[in-house]
Amino acid sequence: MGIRIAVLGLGAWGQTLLERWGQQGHIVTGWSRRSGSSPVDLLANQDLVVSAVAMAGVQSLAEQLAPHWPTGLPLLSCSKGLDLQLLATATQLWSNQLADAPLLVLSGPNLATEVRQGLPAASVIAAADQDLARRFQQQLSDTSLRLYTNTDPIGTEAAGALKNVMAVAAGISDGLALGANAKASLLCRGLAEIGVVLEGLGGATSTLYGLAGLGDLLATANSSLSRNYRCGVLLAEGCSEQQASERISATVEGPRTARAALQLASRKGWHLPICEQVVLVLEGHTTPAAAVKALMERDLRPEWQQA
Ligand SMILES: NC(=O)C1=CN([C@@H]2O[C@H](COP(=O)(O)OP(=O)(O)OC[C@H]3O[C@@H](n4cnc5c(N)ncnc54)[C@H](O)[C@@H]3O)[C@@H](O)[C@H]2O)C=CC1
Ligand SMILES: O=C(CO)COP(=O)(O)O
Repeated sequence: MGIRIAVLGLGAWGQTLLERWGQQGHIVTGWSRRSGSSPVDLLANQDLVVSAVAMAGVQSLAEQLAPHWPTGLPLLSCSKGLDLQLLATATQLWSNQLADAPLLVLSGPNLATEVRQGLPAASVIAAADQDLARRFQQQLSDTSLRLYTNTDPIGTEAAGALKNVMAVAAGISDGLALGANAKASLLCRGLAEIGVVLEGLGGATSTLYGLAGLGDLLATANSSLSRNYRCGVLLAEGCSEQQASERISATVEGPRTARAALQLASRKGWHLPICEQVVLVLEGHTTPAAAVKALMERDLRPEWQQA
């Protein structure tokens, strides 16, 4: 039986989800900031609100909607990143504004172009309340988008945010033609670095090795459909961050997330060497080749002590 779903943000991902869930027989409505209407108008008589706006738009949208949020209406957040001002994930921003709303996260290896073509994919629907996650798993899964539940929304979000930084780094590696060994080494050390943030924010280690962690890292860091990966390739070709962003001309969350992660790291004493080099490259303080050299010349250490 269909449910009523409002999708906020009709970019590549929001539009894909709206179409998919519409085809499943749900009653879907969408809002985009270009529509000229107010998102508040969509809140009445819904079973689920889905936020698929870029991270940069989450805080203002949450503030705008909070005074009008119907009691008990669940929100499913799809934004992958860390807010650069508040150094927080999307559901941390939402929960500050909507203290009582049931919150869920959708994240996994889900390049919108492939999902839109109906190619098979899996993803994670995460909520602290397992029954809530199960309910929407049943309602939103279909034979080409298979949803798994987990009870670690913060770990799921941390993984989805940080893999974008590693995708930028992977694009740099491929753009410099460093080969398969370099790429595999980078992704493994990148996974360990994602784990530092994920565990530091209170997420579960198992999430790191699941769809939202390793799964999304593999998809994003190996596909030219990924905007973050393409950003890395362009940086390796000599583009500045601004030039890369203009060439891609769509949301690229990795650069802001890398900067936010470094600010968090300096407060919390984390070591994030790949994030650090990505930011140095983005800001033009080092070259992609020098960043690789700096990573290779770090002090030698055990594999699993600290990233
Ligand atoms: N494209 C993909 O394959 C996937 C994207 N995501 C995540 O979904 C989110 C949206 O990504 P896409 O739809 O791909 O990006 P997009 O660039 O195609 O669209 C971004 C959407 O966010 C809205 N937006 C941007 N800034 C805003 C602001 N300040 N206020 C209100 N709305 C604003 C835009 O109007 C647009 O609707 C991102 O966090 C992304 O990481 C998640 C899974 C897959
Ligand atoms: O999150 C994504 C796939 O899971 C999309 O990645 P990009 O934002 O790099 O395009």
